[in-house]
Amino acid sequence: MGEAEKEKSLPEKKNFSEWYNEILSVAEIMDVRYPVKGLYVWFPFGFSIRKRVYNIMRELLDREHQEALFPLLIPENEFMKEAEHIKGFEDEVYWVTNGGTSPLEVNLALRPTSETAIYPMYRIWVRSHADLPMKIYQIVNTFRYETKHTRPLIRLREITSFKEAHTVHATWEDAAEQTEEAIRLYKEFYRRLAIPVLASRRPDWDKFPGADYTIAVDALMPDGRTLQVGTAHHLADNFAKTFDIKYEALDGEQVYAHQTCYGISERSIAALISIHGDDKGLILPPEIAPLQVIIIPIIFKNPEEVLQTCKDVKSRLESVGMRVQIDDSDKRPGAKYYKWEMKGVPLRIEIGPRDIKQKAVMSVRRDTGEKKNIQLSNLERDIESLLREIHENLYSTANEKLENHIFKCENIEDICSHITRGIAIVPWCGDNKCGLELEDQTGAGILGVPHSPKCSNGAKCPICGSQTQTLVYMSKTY
Ligand SMILES: Nc1ncnc2c1ncn2[C@@H]1O[C@H](COS(=O)(=O)NC(=O)[C@@H](N)CS)[C@@H](O)[C@H]1O
Ligand SMILES: [Zn+2]
Repeated sequence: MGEAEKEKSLPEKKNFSEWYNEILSVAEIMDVRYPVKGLYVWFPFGFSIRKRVYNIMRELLDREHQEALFPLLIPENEFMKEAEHIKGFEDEVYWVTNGGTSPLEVNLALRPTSETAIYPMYRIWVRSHADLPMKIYQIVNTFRYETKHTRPLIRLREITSFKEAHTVHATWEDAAEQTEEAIRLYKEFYRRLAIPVLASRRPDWDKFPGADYTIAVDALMPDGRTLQVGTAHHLADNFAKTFDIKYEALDGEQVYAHQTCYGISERSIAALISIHGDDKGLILPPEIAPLQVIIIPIIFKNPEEVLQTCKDVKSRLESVGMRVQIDDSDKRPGAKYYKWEMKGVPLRIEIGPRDIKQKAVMSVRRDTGEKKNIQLSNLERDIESLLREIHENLYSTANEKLENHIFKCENIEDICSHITRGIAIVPWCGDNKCGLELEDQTGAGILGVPHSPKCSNGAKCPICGSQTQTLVYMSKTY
């Protein structure tokens, strides 16, 4: 075992849970040693990935939304207003009860999500139909006293990267269209992270408290379970009635507004790490990689010439906007390869005396390991197309894996025999009793009716046997 291997070794990815925990520290994503359960520290490298991921989210949202910022603390009287909503968060909310040594007049909730912080302000802001549609988002930390098993990036008590959009519309239909737009935006967002997602309409018992319906996007994780990586909720006028958000319609009438809200969190980064990584570590899609190209000088006789060529290549690639570094440390090449592969750098360039003689460099892809000689004369163009190829390959590989792990199932034992490996697509009569029974008998969750519904040519509900056209996705979930 050379010097490189002495570093903490990573379990094989097939032991996904151990691999996931190890990669977060070895690749310096998150430090899980913070002394409060469910709260974790972003290492600078991990934070740089987060910054790029959320820059993409802002780019997409800023097309039609405005970013704002609302307070973290919510007065108890506002928080307790929406019975249905609170019932959803009553047992997850943290309370601030003191200011210094004196008890507060009014207890303050730490936002678990911000409806009850934002909507009292919307009541003041929304006056007339001319103010609509209103499309505002914020990217903040939120707090949920999760009682289930907490997990870095997946189930936190402080959600550090909670993007929540809250929109206001004149009609139910406008809000329905916005809910569709939210799902389109999430699919585009995840496509930019090379992550394929399934969109489903959650069953009624699993929708957001206070919503008419919820559409969620789920990603398939390497252990065959799905991770809910985004949700969009049609809130109808439920919150408008509670918070008195009305607008003056064209005919002068005061009308309750209709609303949506849609959120993602750092689960997007959990999916990114988990879906694209391998036994050697992270594999980062180039667009969000803090470092896109690592240059390794292969030095024999004449170090100056090699190092100078490395610097020339670095500045040429930086001049076309790439994030490049030269690893001229005194580690052996093997140790360098190990380190940068662990950090998921999408492309390595090796430069030695032989390459210089051929006026070329050797590129090595992190996703496939494929080596390719690049002529210096075509450097920028060839490296750019390699980075694009890597992105497309990451997406198509993940998409193929997802498609190969959706299993058509007719009955309970079918579901049970497939559900540990991926997603079952199952006939369901739509009756909640049957749905809950289905979940009970399989130990899996109903993700919901596919958002682009797949209809069966008359299959039978596995519980009651009645004919149905409806198919639903089911899976074990995080
Ligand atoms: N404890 C948690 N840790 C990490 N991510 C979470 C946690 N709870 C929820 N999320 C993520 O946050 C997304 C939005 O949360 S939510 O409860 O479904 N929806 C809302 O809070 C709505 N107000 C939309 S902003 C979820 O789809 C899920 O991906
Ligand atoms: Zn049934």
